[in-house]
Amino acid sequence: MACNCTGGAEKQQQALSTSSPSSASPEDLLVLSSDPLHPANVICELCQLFYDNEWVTGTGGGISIKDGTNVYIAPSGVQKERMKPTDLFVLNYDDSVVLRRPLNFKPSACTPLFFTAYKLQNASACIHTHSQNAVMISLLYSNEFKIANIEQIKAIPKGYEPGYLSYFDTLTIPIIENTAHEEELEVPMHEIIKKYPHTRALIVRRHGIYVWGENIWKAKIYNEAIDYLLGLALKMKQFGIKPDSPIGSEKGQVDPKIYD
Ligand SMILES: CSCCC(=O)C(=O)COP(=O)(O)O
Ligand SMILES: [Zn+2]
Repeated sequence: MACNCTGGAEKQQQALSTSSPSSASPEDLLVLSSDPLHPANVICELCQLFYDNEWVTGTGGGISIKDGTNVYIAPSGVQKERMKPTDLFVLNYDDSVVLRRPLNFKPSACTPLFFTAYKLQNASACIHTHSQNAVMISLLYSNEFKIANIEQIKAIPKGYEPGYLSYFDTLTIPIIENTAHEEELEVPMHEIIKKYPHTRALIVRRHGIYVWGENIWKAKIYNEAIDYLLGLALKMKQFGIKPDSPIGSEKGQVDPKIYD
């Protein structure tokens, strides 16, 4: 599934879907609902929010939700913040058959990666952003990012057992190399999840981050907390503080001229 880059955005400009509940086909009813918590509505709402955070600008990034056996996926190459529920694809989780497709679009190039999060991690939502914090971190770390002893770490699950990391724990996020086409990240993602089975996120060098969760709201929280920690780590490094260093060691790491 090749990325359509901005080609989809032009089609989106001309032809955002016009279906209304009164004229809706059975396929369209998969994405049409007055319930604000319907996956199609949630994806559109969160894409606007993420656009405002500069996480999904310029058609980059996206969100997928798995609801039972229905997997909701955005079209490729569209302005994610302008999507309407009727622009979304619905795929069957078991065999990837397309149950509902919008006219003139291809599914997001991230589709195989979203499915990897669902199949290997038992996730029900996956968020992909082009966060500049993630990209910057990928330029400063080789194989994994680590941060410790920061309150916000407590928003991230341990993964190896129920419960969340503690203030005294270290959060580790693996980093993989980018590829020419998004869908080629599927195999590296597979391999890194085998190596880091407890991770809820994966940084793609010079590209962005994938974050997944048991449901969309947990995935949203993990994504926000991780982006906060990535941004904080960048600031810490600017002051010479190693983000995973022991509590109190900053005193010996910061330039004495600016400490106290
Ligand atoms: C300028 S975005 C390049 C493709 C990409 O990295 C991405 O996340 C969006 O892919 P999609 O197919 O969903 O548009
Ligand atoms: Zn991307």
